Amino acid sequence: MASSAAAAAATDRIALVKAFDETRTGVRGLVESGVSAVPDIFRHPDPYASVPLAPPGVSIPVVDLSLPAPLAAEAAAGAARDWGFFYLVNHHALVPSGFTAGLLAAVRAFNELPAAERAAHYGRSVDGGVSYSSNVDLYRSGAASWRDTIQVVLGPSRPDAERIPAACRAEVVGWDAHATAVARAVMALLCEGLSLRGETLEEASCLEGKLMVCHYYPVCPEPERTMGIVPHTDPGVLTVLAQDGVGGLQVKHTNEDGESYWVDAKPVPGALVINVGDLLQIMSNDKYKSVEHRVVMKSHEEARVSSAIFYNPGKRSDSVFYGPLPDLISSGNPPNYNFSGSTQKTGLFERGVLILGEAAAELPQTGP
Ligand SMILES: O=C(O)CCC(=O)C(=O)O
Ligand SMILES: [Fe+2]
Repeated sequence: MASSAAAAAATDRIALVKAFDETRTGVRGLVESGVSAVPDIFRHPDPYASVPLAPPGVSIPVVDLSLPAPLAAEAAAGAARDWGFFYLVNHHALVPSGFTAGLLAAVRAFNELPAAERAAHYGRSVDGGVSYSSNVDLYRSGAASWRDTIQVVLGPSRPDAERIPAACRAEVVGWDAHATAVARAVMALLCEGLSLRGETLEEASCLEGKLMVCHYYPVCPEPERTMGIVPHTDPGVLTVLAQDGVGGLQVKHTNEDGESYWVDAKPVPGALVINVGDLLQIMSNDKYKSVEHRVVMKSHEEARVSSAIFYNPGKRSDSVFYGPLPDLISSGNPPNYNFSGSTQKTGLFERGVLILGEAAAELPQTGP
């Protein structure tokens, strides 16, 4: 009896998810239709219960790109080791002033187009390199999240620009160039922080596999009942993220006493947010940490916009493996990961990060 009730509930849920998807207008469409409560399919069981918030005064480290390279490398390596996240400031030489604000405004403009215009772009397939949909994992996750997303595969090859919605096309193409310059600089610092040649990660093709996501988190009538993005780590090498001024991104940090809490990645004007992905944790043989993060719904009043590029290796085939970088390994520093499929760090392996070839298809996914 109980199991047939559960089966009926699952069938109902699938029907509700499908009906939502078929509106082709995303969560923003729900808000436009005037919902005053979070619909059941978006409700998460007590989404905020698991870990406490950080005490006052705890904040994510800042790396100043205008510092002399050895100092910037030391700061980036320390932040990647202790936090897996940092703000990057003073990157004007790589990103023109006002560029990220323009990008985020363009993404907002697309998401705030009339419903019929957005619906014309709506779809889950990324075969053409571009998609716009709500919740990339809508049919796989137990509870949907309060966000809509444009995805653009930027590398190894970029789609025909015409496929990118016109409202944000120029900005997306520009961001590819600027964010990649930032990723190149940060990867060099992170290599130098491990006493490796600055080009090591770039030569391992880590700037070539690129997926861009542009998230729109609509205003939410009951922010405490749902999530923007559930806790996850990013699977790739490095993420470069621009966020607007609304806030909601949180990073899980474990302090020296082993206490974990969520730290707000508060919007810092002009700063980018950089984070280490699972594959960089593996390649650095755990010197750098890939940490959990999430987005909580903060605002009843303003939609939040963010845009990230995930950097992954571009060279992939059944014979290519990415593991701890050989120069980091010695008899005194054995690899924490091996290539046989058995490892102490099964969590990362289960995500299919290390074994390329077929499993590599999992790499450029966002979120959990
Ligand atoms: O929107 C954000 O700030 C975070 C997005 C994120 O973590 C992701 O797309 O993996
Ligand atoms: Fe993420």
